[in-house]
Amino acid sequence: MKFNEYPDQDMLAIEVANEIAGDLKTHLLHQDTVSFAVAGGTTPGLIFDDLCAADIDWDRVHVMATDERWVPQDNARSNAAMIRKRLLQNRAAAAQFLPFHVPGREPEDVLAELESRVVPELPLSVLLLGMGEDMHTASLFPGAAGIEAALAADAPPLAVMRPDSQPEARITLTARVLDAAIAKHLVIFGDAKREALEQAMALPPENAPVQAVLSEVSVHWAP
Ligand SMILES: O=C(O)[C@H](O)[C@@H](O)[C@H](O)[C@H](O)COP(=O)(O)O
Repeated sequence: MKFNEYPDQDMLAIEVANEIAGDLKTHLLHQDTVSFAVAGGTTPGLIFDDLCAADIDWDRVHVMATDERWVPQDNARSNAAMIRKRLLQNRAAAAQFLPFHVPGREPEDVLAELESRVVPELPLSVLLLGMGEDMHTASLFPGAAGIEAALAADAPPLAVMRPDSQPEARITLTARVLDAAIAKHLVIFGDAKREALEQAMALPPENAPVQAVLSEVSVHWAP
């Protein structure tokens, strides 16, 4: 793990957006299309605001969320809505986006269909993760029903999680898919998350799921 510290969130956003644009460019030199999985939540917004202006072949970039809350895209909690609003703007509007939520359906019913769209994108070329203070990443929540299976080395690419702590069901890329990404970035803000990440190293992954995706990751931290 490489730990990068920045004086503030704006500086972090500029640097991480630059690094990710570089990662995407490098992969585009060798592949016709590249896959880019991005966290939802609030953390990536500032990075997306910078990244969406990057001068790269966005029409060859396939974007997906690392995880989705099972709500329609007009709901304020939709990760797809946030990604469309903050990342798929400016030059990045040319990117192709794979939404996970299917209106009117239960996540279990569309899992196989979604997996058939995700598998051709693997391994992920570039991954941007966030983390909660409870040490969840993507929608791999500590103690959630099915977490062991979602952390297993032979897990399917996607899993449905229904964490007690969350208001809705989630669909998430599983740990082995996240961990196998070629360029990996984890962004955390604030002392509480920094301490949580330090603690996560000493805990079993089912109690600290972020631990399962940390191999060769670049961690980016700002207060
Ligand atoms: O949909 C989600 O909630 C995420 O993808 C999740 O894993 C997120 O990255 C963390 O919960 C951090 O969330 P914040 O960035 O909002 O602190």
